[in-house]
Amino acid sequence: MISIKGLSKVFQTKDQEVTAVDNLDLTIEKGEIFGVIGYSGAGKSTFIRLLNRLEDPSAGSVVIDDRDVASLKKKELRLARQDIGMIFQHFNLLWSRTVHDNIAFPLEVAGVAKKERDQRVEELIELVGLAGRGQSYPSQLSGGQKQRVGIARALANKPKVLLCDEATSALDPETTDSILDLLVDINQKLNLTIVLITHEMHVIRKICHQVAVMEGGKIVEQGDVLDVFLHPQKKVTKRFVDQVMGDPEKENSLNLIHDTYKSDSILKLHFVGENTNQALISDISRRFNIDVNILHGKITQTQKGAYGTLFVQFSGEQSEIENVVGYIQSTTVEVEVNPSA
Ligand SMILES: Nc1ncnc2c1ncn2[C@@H]1O[C@H](COP(=O)(O)OP(=O)(O)OP(=O)(O)O)[C@@H](O)[C@H]1O
Repeated sequence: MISIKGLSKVFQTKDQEVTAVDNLDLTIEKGEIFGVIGYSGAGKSTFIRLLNRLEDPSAGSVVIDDRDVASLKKKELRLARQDIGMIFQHFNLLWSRTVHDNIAFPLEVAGVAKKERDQRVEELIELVGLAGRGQSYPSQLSGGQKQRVGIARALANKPKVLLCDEATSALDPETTDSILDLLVDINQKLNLTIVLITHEMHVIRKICHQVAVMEGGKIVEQGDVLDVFLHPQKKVTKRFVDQVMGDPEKENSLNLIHDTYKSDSILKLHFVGENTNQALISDISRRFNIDVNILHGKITQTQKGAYGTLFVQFSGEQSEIENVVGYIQSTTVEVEVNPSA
């Protein structure tokens, strides 16, 4: 669906060159919700703006549905942009137009006749949950409602891709969740490909199927959201995972566990998907002659299922503990014995 090859963007400022996006290769499948996460300055905004040519690339190609956006002429680009909707952190609504007229705007630009336009706007207002608010002005709406208008407007021309530029960063946590739910709903109903950029791992965890981590203009880690949560490779990724998983793996917390339970075996269990419940623990305490004590843990939900880490302490004969470890290894739960900090 989207194929990005060798994509770079170098900004030339008065006294230096800044490589904001550095030789990216990426494939995004149709119907996927693909998240790009990174800290400020990582190059996320530049990356997403390259996808609809709000920025011209310095090198490389962005092929969306067999069309290289990077090499389109002005007129072709205007047409191609109808296939690529975008929503923004600060909504970018037209303040002197009503909700209805904001949503109608891209249809007017595309030359859609009034009757058809009005009908489409009504459908969109319904889709984003703003029924009855068509004649309101943006200033009369909450932040979440404004973003719903932004989403409806972005969908007006039935795009194939929706780009979301920090779309929930200006919203409170509850409103953020309702907008994320709406994006999932739209993704499922319309099979729409969504590419979003964010600095919040919560957004990635809640709605994305795939994630790429950006640092210094490059993608330093990428994969299925659950895999990245489970096995973050890079320091920057671990910090993002910690944002939503708390700190069970942080040095202090692990050292404390080790100091407190010096003589016992500490096991770190990774649960994924269906196994994310504690049936295993009760199973073990029934089968083996050991005492089990749950020390610390957290389970969370992602679009691809649940994921969690649990620290448990086993006391008993060494040989029996080895039997337990062997037993856990025969299941799909991953186990680490006396994990190091
Ligand atoms: N128009 C520009 N001219 C010069 N440098 C720029 C320009 N736009 C971005 N940059 C630089 O490119 C780098 C990446 O910026 P970008 O805004 O893409 O990062 P980001 O990850 O989106 O960060 P933020 O969330 O803070 O916007 C930064 O060093 C930034 O200063």
